[in-house]
Amino acid sequence: MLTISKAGKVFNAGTINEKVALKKIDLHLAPGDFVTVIGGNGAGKSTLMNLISGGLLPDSGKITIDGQDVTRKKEHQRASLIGRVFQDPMAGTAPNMSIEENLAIAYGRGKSRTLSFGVSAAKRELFREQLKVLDQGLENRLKAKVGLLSGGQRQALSLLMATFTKPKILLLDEHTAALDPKRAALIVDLTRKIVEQNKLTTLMVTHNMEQALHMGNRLLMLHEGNIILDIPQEKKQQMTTKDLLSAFEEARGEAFTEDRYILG
Ligand SMILES: Nc1ncnc2c1ncn2[C@@H]1O[C@H](COP(=O)(O)OP(=O)(O)OP(=O)(O)O)[C@@H](O)[C@H]1O
Repeated sequence: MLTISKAGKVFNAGTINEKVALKKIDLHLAPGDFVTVIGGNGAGKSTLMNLISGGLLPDSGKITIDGQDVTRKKEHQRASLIGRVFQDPMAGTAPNMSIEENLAIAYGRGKSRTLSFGVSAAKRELFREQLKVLDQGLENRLKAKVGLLSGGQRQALSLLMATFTKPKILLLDEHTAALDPKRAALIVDLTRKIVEQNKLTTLMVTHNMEQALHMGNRLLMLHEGNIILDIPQEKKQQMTTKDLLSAFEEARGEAFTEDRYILG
């Protein structure tokens, strides 16, 4: 479903500020794979997500999604293939528009060039059905402005909007990190449910080791622009966070000291 071959990204190449954000990495995700991604500050996680979404184009290598070569396609040209939820609950939705207007935009994604905020009775019924899945009572608040929702409700809505048209790849960018533990747990459950129901191929960046171990069927660890660990389901299932820290130390020969992971 997703194949990345020798894709690399260097910022400020040839200057004193040159930074190799991603070395020439290879990654293949089969349809339905749910891969969690961890790594310390500056490891290359956002760069990887941005190369897949088209927010950044690679300097080298090739990226294909569902058999289509998207390597040189800009973000809007591959938007219909990708759903994305960001850390900031404000990022995925339009606050001054109603819930149903936001959903109408998500529904129209990749379908037509014209943006129609109009909501027919049939669409409204579809939106109600989908919103019920979130279990937040939003199906009764279709005309409420999204800016009035809580952070957790906005993330739930963002998740629904990102997956409404069953994207080929779902990118989750620390999407529970800004929420309190109770709301984060709700979004985790909802993520599992939506990904499973729609059999979505998913890449989820998290700084929470428990989440990384207990969600999905594969775990990647990035370090200095490389994938240094690629742990399959069978092995991941039996690991504790302590085992994961040890695996990192073994792979790198140095301790993993970032508090947000260890305490996270
Ligand atoms: N636009 C940019 N210009 C220059 N350097 C950049 C740019 N974006 C990222 N970098 C650098 O590339 C490296 C990888 O950054 P990236 O944001 O992918 O890491 P990350 O794993 O997402 O880290 P974090 O968890 O801290 O967000 C870092 O050293 C970062 O400073």
